[in-house]
Amino acid sequence: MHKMPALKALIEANQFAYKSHKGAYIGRVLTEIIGVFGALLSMKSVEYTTNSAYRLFEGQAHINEVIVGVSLFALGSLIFYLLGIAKDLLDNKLMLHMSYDFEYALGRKLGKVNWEYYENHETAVEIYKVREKSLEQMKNFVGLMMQGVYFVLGGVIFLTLLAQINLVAVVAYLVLLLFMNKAFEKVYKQVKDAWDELQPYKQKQNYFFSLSGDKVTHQEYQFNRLFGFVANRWEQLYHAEYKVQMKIFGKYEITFQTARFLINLPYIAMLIFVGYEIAVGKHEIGFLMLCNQLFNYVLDLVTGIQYSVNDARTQYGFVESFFNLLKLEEVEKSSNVSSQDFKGIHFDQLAYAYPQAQNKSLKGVELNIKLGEKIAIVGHNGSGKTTFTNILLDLTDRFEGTINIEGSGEEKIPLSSLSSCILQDFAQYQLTIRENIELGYIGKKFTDVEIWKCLEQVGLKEMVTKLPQGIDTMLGQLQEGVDLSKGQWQRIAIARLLANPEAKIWVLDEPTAYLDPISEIEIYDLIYKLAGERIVLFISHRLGFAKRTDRIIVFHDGKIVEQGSHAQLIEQEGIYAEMYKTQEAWYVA
Ligand SMILES: Nc1ncnc2c1ncn2[C@@H]1O[C@H](COP(=O)(O)OP(=O)(O)OP(=O)(O)O)[C@@H](O)[C@H]1O
Repeated sequence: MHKMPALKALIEANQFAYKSHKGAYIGRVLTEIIGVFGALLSMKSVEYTTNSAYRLFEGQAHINEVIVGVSLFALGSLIFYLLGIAKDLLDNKLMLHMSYDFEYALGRKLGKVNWEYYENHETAVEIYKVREKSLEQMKNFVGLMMQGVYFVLGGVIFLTLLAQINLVAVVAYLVLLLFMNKAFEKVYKQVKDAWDELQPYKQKQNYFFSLSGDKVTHQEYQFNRLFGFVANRWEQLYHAEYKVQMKIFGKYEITFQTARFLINLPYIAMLIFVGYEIAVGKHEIGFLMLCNQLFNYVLDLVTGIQYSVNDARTQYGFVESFFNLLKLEEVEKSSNVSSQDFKGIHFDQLAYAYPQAQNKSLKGVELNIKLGEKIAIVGHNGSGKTTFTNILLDLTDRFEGTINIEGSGEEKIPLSSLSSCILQDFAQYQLTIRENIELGYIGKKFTDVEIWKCLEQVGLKEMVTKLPQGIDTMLGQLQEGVDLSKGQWQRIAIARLLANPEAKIWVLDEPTAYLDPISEIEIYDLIYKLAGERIVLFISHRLGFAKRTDRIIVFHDGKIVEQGSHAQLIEQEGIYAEMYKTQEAWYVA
């Protein structure tokens, strides 16, 4: 992935925040600017009050001067108090808007990126990092920018105040501060590297941790008494991480505390120097009070900025990951288009390798499919069936060879708009039954009658009728809903497929894996009946159904090695015949 410097990440995070809520962002900048003048008022009023009090003591001033000084100080404090409230309110508003935009942008991107990104390690790590800490770090970056505004404006104003002291001493003081900052940079770089070292431990730990809280893995976890094993792995990772953490913590704390200590030294030296200048009559006594406050501000500012910059330096990778993810290419799936003249597809020398794979998973697939054909795709595990259908479903265009769609005329019709599918790992949406079906044909408003018809077709009408809220019953556990058996969920997935009347190709990857044998035959019959002139591709290891298809295609090692009717392939005595006979023997013997 692309690497960006920390400063760029800082600017991008602030641009993001600014776009999220311009008013709140500008408001926050204004509070910093007003804050500088508030600090100036507070410092000057303390100086003025001390001088007036001293002169009053010597009988050279009137009490009113002291009252004015104290009032100005009170005004400065009031400004600070009100600014504090304004900062909190604006921060909250800005952060809420940022969080919304962050989640939206991330959700949109993760939903729209090419399927292949999920097939490689690099993206998986980026997604993990972004979910872990990006938003928090982006918010810190906004805080850092605000500190920066205060630092720059405050720097100019405070410097003019400092200029009243011996210039050589002031320059020496500032150079010392800058020098110390520079000296620690190297150590911070090491701290950042150590943080990076920590990430893989965290990711693996979270993975092991998540195994116990997941409905799908829980049963196996309990059944195989995995707690000891998982806890052991988790513990090993925890201890390894602990060591790295302690190393980081040690370095960080030592660096930070040393910096604080050293930065205090010039502060004390400067106060002594100002004391000397007052003693020789260069300034009035109030100037010492001003300097005390001034040095405190400068010190707070420098250490605060230093703290935030260190934090940003060590953690900006989280922000970087977010913006890297946003740059990933999106695939815009076209909405369903009706293609009356679609006649078939030709695959010519189709080859494909997964992003990180050394070998190709498809190696020159040649295939013609005519409208209306019902085809079974079979083959051993890992032979390339799913990879082929993923390409057919238009999930990637990064393949070799060509795919021609016959009958689409001048207009290039995307495959995705022609197809509908049920995948091996079909989705179980924690939504209502109605919504679960409607998602099969997004954009259409279904009538109750249409939903009931889909349910009737997949044999769920009776079951749903008994539910108190019928088709509006929530499924799953996210809300107080009804959970279904795997087979019932699969029937819902089939109903979703039926909801799209425009699809010309149905891809059914193990569509009946969870159905009982009688339901399985029923559902195949139903699919056959409803498919009409569509192309239907069945991918399944259960070969009974293959007999009834027009053509069987056998994949082996990324290639089509056999094709023909059931009878022809049995006669060929190849892979299909062997697979079929083995299955047959299992049932017959
Ligand atoms: N993300 C990936 N990265 C690298 N190789 C992959 C990836 N996913 C799958 N493969 C490889 O691609 C080949 C084809 O896999 P595919 O999933 O298409 O097989 P399949 O015929 O559908 O298998 P099954 O019957 O087990 O579902 C396999 O050798 C597999 O190891």
